[in-house]
Amino acid sequence: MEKKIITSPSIMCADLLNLETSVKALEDIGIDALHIDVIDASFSPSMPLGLDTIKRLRAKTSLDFDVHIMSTNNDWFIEQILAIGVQQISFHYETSLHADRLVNLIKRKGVRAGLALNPATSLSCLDYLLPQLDQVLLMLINPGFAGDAGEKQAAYSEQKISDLAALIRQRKLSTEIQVDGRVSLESIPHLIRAGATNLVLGSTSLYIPGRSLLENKKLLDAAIQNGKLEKPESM
Ligand SMILES: O=C(CO)[C@H](O)[C@H](O)COP(=O)(O)O
Repeated sequence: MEKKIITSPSIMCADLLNLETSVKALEDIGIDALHIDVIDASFSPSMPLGLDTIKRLRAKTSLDFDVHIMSTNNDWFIEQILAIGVQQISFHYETSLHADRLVNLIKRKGVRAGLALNPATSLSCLDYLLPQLDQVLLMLINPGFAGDAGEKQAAYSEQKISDLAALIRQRKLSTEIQVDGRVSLESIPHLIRAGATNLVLGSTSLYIPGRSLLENKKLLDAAIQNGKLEKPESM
């Protein structure tokens, strides 16, 4: 059976001054989950959203919360996010002393667990942990900032996605491959063909200025369909 491609808008790209309205608009166009970046100052200075904001947002929508923790203090942030009540938490391998323990902690609470990898981090860190993971989040840019035209996806992104997809197939797993960073309408067909199953949508897919959210969503659906064809149609 064809695997569903999950769409996860990155909430840091939405109108942060009108968050409740922005989330309602996402509910209206039909997306699968809210991708919420929790960034502390030592991982990256960008810090778009605080824990209190996420807690208040939780009370306003029943959409799934897919939280991406970018922190040097995973233990503390995971405890805080679990207390808010979310459906999926990914944290970074690069800042984890005890990744195995943290994955178990998340899963014991009935929450899906993901491991996030920076572009240059090798897939070999997944050798033993992969069967326990619900998803691997592949950062296609160095994390921290959305929409910065100065940084493009790493040149080896598609290769890394297809290497991971092969690993998942060989081991007969159903791990999701989430991709994040400049996931654009142009790149989506290629990313899906390489094996991505979950797209984090930001400034180059869902939040393109000059077009309504609904118009962008229609173009996005077309790009996803194109990705399911054997060869992408030129867009
Ligand atoms: O994790 C992120 C930044 O670290 C953002 O989710 C990501 O960058 C999405 O925005 P864009 O598509 O504009 O790159």
